[in-house]
Amino acid sequence: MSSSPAVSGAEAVVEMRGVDVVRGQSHLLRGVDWTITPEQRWVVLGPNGAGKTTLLQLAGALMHPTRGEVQLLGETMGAVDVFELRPRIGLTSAALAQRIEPGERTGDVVLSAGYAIVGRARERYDIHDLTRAALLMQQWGVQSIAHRAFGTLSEGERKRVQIARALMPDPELLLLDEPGAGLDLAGREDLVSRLTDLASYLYAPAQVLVTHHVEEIPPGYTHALLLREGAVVASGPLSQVVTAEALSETFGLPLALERTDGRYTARRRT
Ligand SMILES: Nc1ncnc2c1ncn2[C@@H]1O[C@H](COP(=O)(O)OP(=O)(O)OP(=O)(O)O)[C@@H](O)[C@H]1O
Repeated sequence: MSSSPAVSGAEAVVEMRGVDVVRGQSHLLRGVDWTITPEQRWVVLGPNGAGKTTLLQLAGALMHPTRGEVQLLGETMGAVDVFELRPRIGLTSAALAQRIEPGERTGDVVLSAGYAIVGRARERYDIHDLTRAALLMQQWGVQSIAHRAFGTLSEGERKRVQIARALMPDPELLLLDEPGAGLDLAGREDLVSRLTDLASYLYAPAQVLVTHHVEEIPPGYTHALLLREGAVVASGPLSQVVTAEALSETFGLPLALERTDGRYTARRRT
């Protein structure tokens, strides 16, 4: 993997302007403006119920805004066939993982992503598909379990398989909704180091990582968006946005923040 991020100045992959998402009396998102360019790697932080998954569903072309404009990969939501757009966006989430049959062969979970299906049906895969799937499984450390049923994997293995699957169609945008959830310390550190590698890869897609924990921010991530009650508290370059003050406001309690070797830790300020 090359160590320099892609060239900047390209067209935005995500452009949101004045976005509201309203369900009944609830404002899930309010007045969100967000621009992501191809070389950027974003972390989205916020407490439970802040609207992070809703924001990712908008960015994944899985939802339309109630008000405002969402442009994805140069196309305006509402004026584009979302079924053409979705294969250009890689997404991992707990909801998607639940749709994978426990008996599905792990190698097929990755391979079948090129056809936007879960599980291998009667598709014919060419040598490029097979080579790419093998390479991704190697990169994500799951090649030795390719023959195993997905339902027999550990949580960490499942998370890595899902990311390999999301990368299979060579997406222009990768959205990771809480990939660190449920991992033990070693699993989390392994994930952070693999995401750090991916962040620095020249040809990697733009990336968005949703998390509750600053400890999961991979070094090499460039930007952050902090959400609270559906509204953006702060957004911009990581080092300017991830501060004790902004995090305290986002999570609603006084926090002390430390940064060592590009990694963050946070704790309650006493
Ligand atoms: N269809 C809906 N109707 C009403 N409220 C909804 C609906 N979908 C989600 N919500 C609410 O919107 C808020 C934001 O939900 P969302 O899942 O986006 O938050 P989140 O930041 O991802 O939360 P978590 O960190 O707990 O996963 C929550 O309070 C949720 O209960």
